[in-house]
Amino acid sequence: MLHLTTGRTLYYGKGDVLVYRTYAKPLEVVPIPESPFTGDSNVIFAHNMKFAVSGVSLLTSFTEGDNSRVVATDSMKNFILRQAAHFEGGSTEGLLAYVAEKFLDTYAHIDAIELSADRIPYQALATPGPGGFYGNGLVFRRSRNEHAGAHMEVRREGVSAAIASLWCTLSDLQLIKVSGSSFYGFVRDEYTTLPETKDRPLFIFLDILWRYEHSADAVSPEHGRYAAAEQIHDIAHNVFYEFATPSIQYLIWLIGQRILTRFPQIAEVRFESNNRTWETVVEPAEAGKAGVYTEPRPPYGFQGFSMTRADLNRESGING
Ligand SMILES: O=c1[nH]c(=O)c2[nH]c(=O)[nH]c2[nH]1
Repeated sequence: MLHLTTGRTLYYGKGDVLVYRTYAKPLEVVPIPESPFTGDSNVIFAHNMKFAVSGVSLLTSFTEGDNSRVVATDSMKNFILRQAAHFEGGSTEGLLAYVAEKFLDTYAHIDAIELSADRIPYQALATPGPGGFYGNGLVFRRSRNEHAGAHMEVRREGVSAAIASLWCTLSDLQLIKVSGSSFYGFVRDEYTTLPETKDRPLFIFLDILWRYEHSADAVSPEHGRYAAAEQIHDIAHNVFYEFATPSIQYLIWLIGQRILTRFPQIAEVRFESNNRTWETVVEPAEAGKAGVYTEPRPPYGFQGFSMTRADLNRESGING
């Protein structure tokens, strides 16, 4: 949230700015063992953006109705759309930094900008070619699966703009592992009705957020230190596959360990998870046999956890 130096909250802006840029610079990333992802053609580089500005000179627009320094939010929307045409990079984080810096250059009375973008995912479709199927680069399918995003705060510092914070996001990942998850050993008292289970079809909704040691690695993927959201979600599903887990709490710890191991450039990872484990109607006779389940009823459980690189050197345990 944007504050003035006095501590007062002050901002205004525009949300749901839909920016459908075509033929952005292709993204290339260093592959990791958990993921076949090597990059994105960025033929469709589409985002839903949110943009808010702040500055001491805007105070009188609130306190006196003085519009003389108010850049209309409609103009902000136009600014974002026009600048998207000039953007020469290939990452969401780069787009945010570019638009924010251009805005600060253009409007000298604006002190800070908070902006975010949710990538709108489009999947390349394959058509037959010599010896196989290939993305044709023209027809895409709008994906309703998880999506990447970024949230950035940019502040004027002297004559230039500085990124004050940057969080990269993977939102709405929904993963189910049909067998190999347990939940037992929890507190049993007069309030407990949940049976212990040695094997449950664990369905989780998961948001993952990560912060780089140096934001420049996200803004400029050509440094070769970009961690793509596709790689993050591939790590999540690989770890889910690899381990029999006693809880969602421990599962996200393991996913965080792997993310921090694969990407030394990432300083911190955060998780917000939601338990959507199917309700058992007909218990399978044994793992791998037929069972019948239905949608769980609300309310739903959730977990939140953050991890830094210091957690890599620590065994999981109760200390810290
Ligand atoms: O992985 C889980 N963690 C919990 O804390 C919890 N609580 C619950 O009822 N089911 C689960 N599952």
